[in-house]
Amino acid sequence: MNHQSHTPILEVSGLHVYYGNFHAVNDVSFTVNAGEIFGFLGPNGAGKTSTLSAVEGLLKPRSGSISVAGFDIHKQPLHARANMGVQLQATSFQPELTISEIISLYAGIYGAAISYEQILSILRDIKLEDAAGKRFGQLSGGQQQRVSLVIATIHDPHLVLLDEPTTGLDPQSRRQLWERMESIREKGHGVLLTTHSMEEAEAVCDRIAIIDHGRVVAIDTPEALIDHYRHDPEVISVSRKGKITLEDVFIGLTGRAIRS
Ligand SMILES: Nc1ncnc2c1ncn2[C@@H]1O[C@H](COP(=O)(O)OP(=O)(O)OP(=O)(O)O)[C@@H](O)[C@H]1O
Repeated sequence: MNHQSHTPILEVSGLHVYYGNFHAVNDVSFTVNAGEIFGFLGPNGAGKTSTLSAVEGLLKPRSGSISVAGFDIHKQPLHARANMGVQLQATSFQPELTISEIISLYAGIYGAAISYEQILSILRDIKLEDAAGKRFGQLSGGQQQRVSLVIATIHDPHLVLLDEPTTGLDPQSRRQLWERMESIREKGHGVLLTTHSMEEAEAVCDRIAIIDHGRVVAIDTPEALIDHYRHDPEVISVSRKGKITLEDVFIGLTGRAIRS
């Protein structure tokens, strides 16, 4: 089912990020629409996390504009952030707090006060009902990912940002996470995720952007990208089984060289 409404939830335009003299993000523009899962793909060091950090307001771009649900991130930062959910890395959570304390803390930060019963019901939803009293560090990697996604979406944001959310997950946990992303999409909200998995991009992303050396080199649906580049000699030369895949297109566009 197509839930896209072409209402932009995130608009990034002409974004430039520098670290000193190093130009990490070079004129990046893209839009994530309501009801869309948008994949951000690129080799190591391409500029994906830097772009996400600028959207999150964690780093100041040299130039360019970013708006979330129509709110400019610099002119109306509180409104923009209230409409955004960010999946934090495991290291961001206070190790001495229990899972229920962490959920309650972040619900409070996002202005979405919830009762202990609601916390238990949330944990039941993600099959972690026994974890309420455990500390974050006592959970497995996959369980931590589930908790951090719950926290990112606790205030029901219009835009959810996920930086490599499925790295290291087993197939069951990865499927569950895909389903949670799809249920965010069904609500008409937008998801921006970075991933190195072409399989994941093909399975869940409505559109993807391929970024390399700080620049967007292609934006389209995975199917349209494969179709568009299937006769490209570079892409054909890297294909492995006679059938062109998204990974062939990705390597054809970004090159075979491993990044430093
Ligand atoms: N704080 C920093 N100071 C200096 N350079 C940085 C900093 N953060 C990132 N960079 C550089 O900017 C470039 C883009 O990094 P970024 O983390 O955005 O890439 P990425 O696409 O997310 O990579 P990966 O797939 O490896 O996570 C890289 O060359 C990186 O070394």
